[in-house]
Amino acid sequence: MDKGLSLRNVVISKDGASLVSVHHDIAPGDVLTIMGPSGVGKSTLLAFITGTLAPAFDAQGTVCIDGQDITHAPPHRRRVGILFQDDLLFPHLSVGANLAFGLRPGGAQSTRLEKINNALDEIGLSGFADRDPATLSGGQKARVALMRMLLSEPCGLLLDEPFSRLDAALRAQVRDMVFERARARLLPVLMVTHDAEDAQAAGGQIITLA
Ligand SMILES: Nc1ncnc2c1ncn2[C@@H]1O[C@H](COP(=O)(O)OP(=O)(O)OP(=O)(O)O)[C@@H](O)[C@H]1O
Repeated sequence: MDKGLSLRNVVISKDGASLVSVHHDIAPGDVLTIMGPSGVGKSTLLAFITGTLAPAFDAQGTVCIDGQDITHAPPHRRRVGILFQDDLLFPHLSVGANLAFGLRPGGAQSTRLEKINNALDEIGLSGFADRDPATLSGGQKARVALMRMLLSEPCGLLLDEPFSRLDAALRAQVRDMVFERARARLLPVLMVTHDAEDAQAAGGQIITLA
């Protein structure tokens, strides 16, 4: 497969014992959900994909994105976006400055501002560029974090329990927005979750690690 995210014969071990074993292709716009009990290696698999695996682990296999083998690429060259359960907006920067962090370097200042304003329009937060993140609701922060990640123009999206801190109503709203935006950009998505409803809403294949 040329496009999408491919995990080929991936085996991650620790202290000589195999922890995670995955062989799977995620097509552009599709979601693969990974479930499984605490400590089974879900976050470790995401770390392998982002290139941030701790030295305690030994990994075999390859990860390809958009047809490129990125197994040994440095993390900043992988073009993989990740969203965590904590939205991690920089509290000392405005919403606009937070979004600017997502932008790839270069380009005229006016173009950069236009991209930030378009991003805010896309998530229904027009005019929020100068706001302090502390004055946003949980759902608004989650949307800004999503757009900051998308502004980096990733080729694939990883979600590590991204909705678990949101209450039920907000959770469904933010979740729908993340999946919609990913589908619209034809991004392959790999989501780790403990939540059966999140897995169901993703609509794709589910793998349970044991
Ligand atoms: N940096 C590290 N060095 C050594 N061992 C680690 C490290 N990080 C995690 N582990 C161990 O590796 C195993 C897998 O951890 P991991 O965080 O991937 O689990 P998980 O499935 O994501 O769990 P959870 O659902 O609780 O987040 C666990 O036994 C954990 O203790």
